[in-house]
Amino acid sequence: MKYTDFAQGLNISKNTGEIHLITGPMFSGKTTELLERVSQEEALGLVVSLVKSFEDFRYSCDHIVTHDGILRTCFSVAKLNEIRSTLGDAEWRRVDIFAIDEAQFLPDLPRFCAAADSEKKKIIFAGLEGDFRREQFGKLLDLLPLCDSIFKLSAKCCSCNIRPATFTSRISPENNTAQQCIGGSDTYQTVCRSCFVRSKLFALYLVK
Ligand SMILES: Nc1ncnc2c1ncn2[C@@H]1O[C@H](COP(=O)(O)OP(=O)(O)O)[C@@H](O)[C@H]1O
Ligand SMILES: Cc1cn([C@H]2C[C@H](O)[C@@H](COP(=O)(O)O)O2)c(=O)[nH]c1=O
Repeated sequence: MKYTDFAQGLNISKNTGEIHLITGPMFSGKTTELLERVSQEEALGLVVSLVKSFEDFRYSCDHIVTHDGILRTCFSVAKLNEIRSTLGDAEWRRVDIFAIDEAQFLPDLPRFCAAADSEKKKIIFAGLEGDFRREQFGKLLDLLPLCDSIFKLSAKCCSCNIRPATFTSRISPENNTAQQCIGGSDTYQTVCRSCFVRSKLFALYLVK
């Protein structure tokens, strides 16, 4: 089922919550897609609260910003459990939808989604499901069984310039092995499966 079918459904009868995931490598358009959905929902007259992890301060502390510079004001939080007290009870009740960006940095994502879903809220969250090693990043994958829709985007492979990129690789990973490292095209590039595997084999060869 397409995402827009859900959006229409919620407008007609708000009997349940919903959970929707937008994922893919960096630069694949996750934030762009999230903000487009926010606009669609608002056009239906629904109240959307925008939230992001405060860990992502690249472009702004209090805006969700795409790499192309499209932006919307948001709450920046360390944990999602701050939202209810920040909004207050009346505003929390008014909100139909939570749009969450950089979800990989939010440790209480599953707990928040379960609680908001039980209160018939719709949650749309965007983030990286895998890190630069293609290992699980944050808690996004814990929510897969609860999602109504999962949308995985791809970017262009920066290495071969031919195949779609489904992974993010870190430039000079030998200098920084921590999973979390805030950055943009100075630190990361998008790669296809073939180029990702080739770069790993090359790194192994260099170590020997
Ligand atoms: N270095 C880059 N590599 C690829 N795309 C880039 C780069 N810098 C800016 N962009 C633009 O970023 C857009 C995606 O932005 P965004 O929605 O913020 O992606 P994501 O949230 O997945 O990182 C692309 O459509 C492209 O136009
Ligand atoms: C792959 C990878 C990314 N990060 C960081 C880098 C950026 O600050 C964000 C992702 O931003 P985007 O909106 O998807 O472009 O995550 C990281 O910390 N560790 C990684 O392995």
